[in-house]
Amino acid sequence: MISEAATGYLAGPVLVIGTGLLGASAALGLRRHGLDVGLRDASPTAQRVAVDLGAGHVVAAGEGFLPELVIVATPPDVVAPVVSAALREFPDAVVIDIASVKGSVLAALRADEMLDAAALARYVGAHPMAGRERSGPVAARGELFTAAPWVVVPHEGSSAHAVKVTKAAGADLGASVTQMDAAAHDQAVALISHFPQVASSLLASRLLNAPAEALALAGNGLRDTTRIAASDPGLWIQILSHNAGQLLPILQGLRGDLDRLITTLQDPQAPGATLDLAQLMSEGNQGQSRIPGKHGAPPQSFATVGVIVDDRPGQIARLLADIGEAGINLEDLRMEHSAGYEVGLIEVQVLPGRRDELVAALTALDWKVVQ
Ligand SMILES: NC(=O)C1=CN([C@@H]2O[C@H](COP(=O)(O)OP(=O)(O)OC[C@H]3O[C@@H](n4cnc5c(N)ncnc54)[C@H](O)[C@@H]3O)[C@@H](O)[C@H]2O)C=CC1
Ligand SMILES: O=C(O)C(=O)Cc1ccc(O)cc1
Repeated sequence: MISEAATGYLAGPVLVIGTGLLGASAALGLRRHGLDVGLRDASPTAQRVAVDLGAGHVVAAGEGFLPELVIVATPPDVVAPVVSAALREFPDAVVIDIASVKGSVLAALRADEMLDAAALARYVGAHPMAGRERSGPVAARGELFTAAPWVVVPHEGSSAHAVKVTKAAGADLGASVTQMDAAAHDQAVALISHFPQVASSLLASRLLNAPAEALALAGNGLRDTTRIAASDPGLWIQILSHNAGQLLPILQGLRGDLDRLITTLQDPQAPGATLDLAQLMSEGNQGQSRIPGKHGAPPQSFATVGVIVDDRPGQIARLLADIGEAGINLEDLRMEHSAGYEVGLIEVQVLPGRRDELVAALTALDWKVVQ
């Protein structure tokens, strides 16, 4: 059922091929604009779940469905043949894929003898920088793309119309539309997405034989750095192998840094060793501070206020309501709770100019504020 019909940029209909996490999320997001959304998946189960979620209706081949846009949301290995088939099945449609890698898909399409320049002109790559650790349509959310980057990746032969439709899809999904070529895109995501995934998986794999007593001490440091290690291995094997060329220099750089750290720690009292460690930690500080905040805001532009809450139902809702009633906009929020404790720490982020006001308002309401 469509809960809220609003006019968007696309006219529709739209066909989504691959109704897993990303495809079903895109379909749900576009249905909100009242668009006619068709669905197709190689897995009848994934297709049925997406239909049951209200993401659209099944479109079989040869049904006479005439999409304005086809969104291919299959795993990277099969994206190019599925895009190629869609360009041929729907000769008037713009066809985009939303795979995490762009160069390998474009190279395969360019090498495809069944596609001429006119067909290729209707293809544009796209990449929403939004996802979850879970896969499949059950995890889909219509809001998944809200405020997330939607990278439009045209090739030299993409038509202006195809680029416009690709941008319109991102805008209708509430994303922040930006444009890059395939090489720049793949290099960027190797650093900001694929490398963190590898680092997180390598880190978490070190825990395999960790004693339970050690794991029981885990706090947010370990949780933060291993969150994405829970991602779908089947998908990531494909992403990493499709972008290996861009990832390798980054991993080689990491190996150099690791070798240096190991040498330093072998004799931490040696002349220069402490300075070396200080440099390494400080370079980490500097790199981390370069990550932009919410909506691309400058990094670290918010002030943090910590509040201790009892581990009882309704406490967080009450805190948020009190912040709202104080008339202060919450920019971000995170929770820290360690096993075995009956309190948690909520860190709320607000504009620096509102910090003192928030501390005063919460203290007056008997909240335990940590300065
Ligand atoms: N999971 C994530 O966080 C993100 C994933 N992506 C990209 O989105 C794409 C889809 O990823 P997810 O939705 O996470 O995977 P998923 O595993 O949840 O969904 C993929 C769906 O494609 C279907 N499929 C496989 N081969 C097909 C074929 N030949 N024809 C039709 N359907 C086929 C599968 O049955 C499955 O339902 C991938 O290319 C991935 O790189 C992009 C951004 C984030
Ligand atoms: O969970 C996260 O932090 C992500 O960054 C998810 C994600 C995974 C794969 C992509 O291609 C894009 C985004």
